[in-house]
Amino acid sequence: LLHVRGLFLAISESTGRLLIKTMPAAPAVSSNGKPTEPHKSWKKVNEERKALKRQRKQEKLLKELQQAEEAETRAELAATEAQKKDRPNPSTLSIAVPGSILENAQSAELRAYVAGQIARAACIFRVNEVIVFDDVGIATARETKRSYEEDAEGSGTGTVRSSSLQLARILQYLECPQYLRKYFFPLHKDLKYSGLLNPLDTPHHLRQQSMFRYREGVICDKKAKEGHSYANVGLLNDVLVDKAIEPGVRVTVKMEPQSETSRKQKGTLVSPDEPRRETGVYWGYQVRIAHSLSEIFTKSPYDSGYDVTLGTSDRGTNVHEVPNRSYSFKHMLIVFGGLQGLESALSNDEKLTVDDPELLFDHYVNVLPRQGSRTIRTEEALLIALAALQEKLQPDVEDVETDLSDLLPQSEDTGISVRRDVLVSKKQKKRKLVEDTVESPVVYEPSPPKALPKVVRQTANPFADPSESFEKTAPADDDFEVVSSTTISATRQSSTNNDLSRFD
Ligand SMILES: C[S@@+](CC[C@H](N)C(=O)[O-])C[C@H]1O[C@@H](n2cnc3c(N)ncnc32)[C@H](O)[C@@H]1O
Repeated sequence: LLHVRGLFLAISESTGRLLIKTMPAAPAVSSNGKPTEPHKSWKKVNEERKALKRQRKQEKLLKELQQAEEAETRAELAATEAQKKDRPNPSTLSIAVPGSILENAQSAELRAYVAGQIARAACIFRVNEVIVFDDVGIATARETKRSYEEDAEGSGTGTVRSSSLQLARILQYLECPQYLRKYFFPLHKDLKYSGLLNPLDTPHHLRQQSMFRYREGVICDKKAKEGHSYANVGLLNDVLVDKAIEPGVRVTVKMEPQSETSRKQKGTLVSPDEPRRETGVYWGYQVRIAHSLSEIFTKSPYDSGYDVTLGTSDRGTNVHEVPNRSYSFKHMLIVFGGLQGLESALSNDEKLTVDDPELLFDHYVNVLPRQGSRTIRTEEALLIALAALQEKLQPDVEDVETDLSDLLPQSEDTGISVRRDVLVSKKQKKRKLVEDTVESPVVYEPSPPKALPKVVRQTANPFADPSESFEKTAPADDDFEVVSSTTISATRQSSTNNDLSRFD
């Protein structure tokens, strides 16, 4: 048995081989006299080995657990994505209003105001489609019908009552986000007073600083890489989108989270239904013109048409007798009459043979049984009816509920800036200007969509009169201009008399 530097060297009795063992714990001293690591006992060594093994086993288990969790999250994400793709569009609400109600207004300003009231009511009650219909039929020379649809050669194929066209045009103008209006609405006399109208303040009218994952935009005439195009979505810089689309088309863009490596903002084109379907946000209404009462029903944009139709009249059933949530629907249609009511609209329709309007609808309702005025005007009836019917409606597919309060401007943030600016100091104004010009990052969306766009909503203003096509920059008519709320006082001051008919 030899003791060499802390090791026992021994010859095995049985095998004759040299055995080396560490010396049992004994303080070791180095050659320079300083103490070195103490020698460990076998027990300690084994304990340490076991601890190390345990630690490795734990680490392995942790890793496996982590991998399992990651796989589970991936599967969950895939499942929600698949679910999203299958998610049906929520039920829709359509209203039909006769264009002739504008003819009853006393001045051009009042005509525009009535149109604004229809637009406001539609948005307040989250209406998805507004149908402007002709309840008169044959037009006199004064209410000359104008052509509005284009055929392949670009010439007009149809005619429409002037008042219907104006109502449809103002409804579309107000629904369009402000930053896009100049692209879709060349100056036109129908829109002369639209600048005075109350704004709709809908969630899709986003400010530059608003952060929301969807934005309405227009394809720009700007070169982009293969298979892509640029869209103006109301931000400081145009957004690169994932499809090559011709300039001037209105699109709905899903914004990608801002990349840390690139300053370029990117987005995906999606169907205009997607913002509402995925987030529950109200995303404005579509406008359609119907040439008669019957066309309201026959030209529905929904494949299955309207499954529940409701006519409104003071001769209808008392709304208070209708049980709550009893009108269950996928695509609901509510029709309003004009000055002479729906009876007159029916008698002016050449295609419909029934003589009682009640027979045209699933329900025929009086929305204010104890009215205090002999007659309720259509624009008033709209608000009353939509409010009274709220509790009676039961959409088959309800909107998803998401808390959007942090992402969308709230009521205190919706005023017209001109007025509010008057109240702030020059210094505040300057600061606001700097803030407003800083492009905001887009809210991070963990699961980028794969959904392809159902393509575009419209190529241009479908109600544009081909005979009145103008250069983008040139006014429609030298005599007319869009009067904005900031210029009206000047307009008024410059007028020498109060004769409003000069605007006609
Ligand atoms: C000037 S009113 C027409 C008056 C007509 N007596 C009637 O109600 O049929 C214009 C439209 O407002 C709506 N309206 C007016 N009063 C209503 C009421 N009490 N209930 C439901 N709708 C009403 C109807 O759509 C009507 O066609």
